[in-house]
Amino acid sequence: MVAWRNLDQLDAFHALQALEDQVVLKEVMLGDSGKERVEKYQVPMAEGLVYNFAAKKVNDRVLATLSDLAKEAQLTEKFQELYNGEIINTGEHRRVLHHLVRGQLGEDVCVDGVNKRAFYVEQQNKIADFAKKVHAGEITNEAGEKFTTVVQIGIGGSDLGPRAIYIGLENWAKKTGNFKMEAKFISNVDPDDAAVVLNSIDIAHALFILVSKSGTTLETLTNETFVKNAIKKEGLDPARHMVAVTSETSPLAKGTDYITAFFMDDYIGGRYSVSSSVGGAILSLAFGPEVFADFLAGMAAADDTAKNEDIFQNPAMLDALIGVYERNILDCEVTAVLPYSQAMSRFPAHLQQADMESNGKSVNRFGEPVHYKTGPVIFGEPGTNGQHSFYQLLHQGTTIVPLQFIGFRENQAGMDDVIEGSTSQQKLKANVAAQIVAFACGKEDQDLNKKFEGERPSSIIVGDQLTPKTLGAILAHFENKIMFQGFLWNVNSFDQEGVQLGKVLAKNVLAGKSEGALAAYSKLLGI
Ligand SMILES: O=P(O)(O)OC[C@H]1O[C@](O)(CO)[C@@H](O)[C@@H]1O
Repeated sequence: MVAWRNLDQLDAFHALQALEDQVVLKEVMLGDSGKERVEKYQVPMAEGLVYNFAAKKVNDRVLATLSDLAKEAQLTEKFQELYNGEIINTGEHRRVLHHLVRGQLGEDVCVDGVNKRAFYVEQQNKIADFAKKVHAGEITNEAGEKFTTVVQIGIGGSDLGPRAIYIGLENWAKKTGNFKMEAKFISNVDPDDAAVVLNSIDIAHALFILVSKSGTTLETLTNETFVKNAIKKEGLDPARHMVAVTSETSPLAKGTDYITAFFMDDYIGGRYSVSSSVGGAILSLAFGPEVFADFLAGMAAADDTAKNEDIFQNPAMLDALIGVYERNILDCEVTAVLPYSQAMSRFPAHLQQADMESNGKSVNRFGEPVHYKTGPVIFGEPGTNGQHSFYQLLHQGTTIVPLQFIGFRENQAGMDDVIEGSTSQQKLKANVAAQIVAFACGKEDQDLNKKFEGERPSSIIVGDQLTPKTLGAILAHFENKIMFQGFLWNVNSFDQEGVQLGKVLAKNVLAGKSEGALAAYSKLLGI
């Protein structure tokens, strides 16, 4: 049995607080010691990726204490309990099974006589079969013509992950001959979101995927009707243009006006659902089921490394521990995710939900207040765009923001030119290397306005190229990092009560039941 204890009840945490090691990055990262540190402070990840943490404010003593903390917090045992199907989501009294969607890490998990791994694989096979039939023109619109576009209607976890992964692989798929159908996404209840998408597609040849795990989300159900009305206006039958992805227990599961339905279940949290039917349907239609299978294989490989007890063979655990060190010892409030890859432009937005909805908690898993900081604020943009936007504050502002860079040796599209002595990809890579050193080491100047203090910590994940497997491995790395941090903070990372209050108040407004400030704001907004 594992012991679920608060971070401040752990001896290793107090040992960490007592350490007087102040790693000065501009000392350790300059000259030969910097070279040695970059070579030494890195660990292999799945799919040939590397996690390099040389520019983090850690040394061997801090790392040894973090390793003690991992053991005392029983991170490996807790992960084991999770993938073996224990009720880890205490708030909703649910299992947490997103790892099982992409591979069998431990024991069989059976619920009400159903083997859950078999259920997830069955849904994957059903989606693969459907996608192949759509691509082959065996499933068509009412005129017997092929669907050319697929549009996902969903929000939060039913949008962000699938959208980030679609954008992440679109160019790779076009280059490698795996591009089957263009995908679009409607999420916001702002009518302009649906309107822009509907105006940009040929509705007669569009297949819509309605995605809602609960089947009750206001935005998604509103957009479903909005889209069905648009289909009807074209003189078409919505039931011939829409499939559903939902949990078997949701109201949508009983719906009859869909071509077919694919299922997930209550054990897959929305923000962890990209590997389930939620991402499976759109990604298999856009790129083919084999590409989706490769993406899952990359995730499974990363999950496998997350089982290692040794933090130097477990990059997700190490990343999580360093993040807790920065949050609870160095007192950093924010973390930026900075992929030097345009294809990862929506990845930080997905991680915002994954991380902040998971660990943005003030009570522990037993509902008791915690007396330490939990999840940081997450934001990010792809480099080098961010450099010309918010990096000023990162370099010279009064807030120290730990940074998580991601970079690749090769680009995806294969199209590149030598311009003034270097390719664009080389320029991109030179920029990320330069930024890490600039953030860490800074620069002296008599003019304080031009002085860079340095001491801004960062890590980098490096790979050869962004592919289905490496993207899967990177996503699973972050999912597992968030999970380990939740274990360390002793919070339930798998519920999200904090989103409820706003939903209830909005319903009251729409039902004409508001008073006081709510009524005044409603009037101001012309409701
Ligand atoms: O898939 P559903 O049930 O429509 O939920 C969408 C999103 O809404 C949330 O519950 C938060 O509002 C997320 O956790 C979830 O990803």
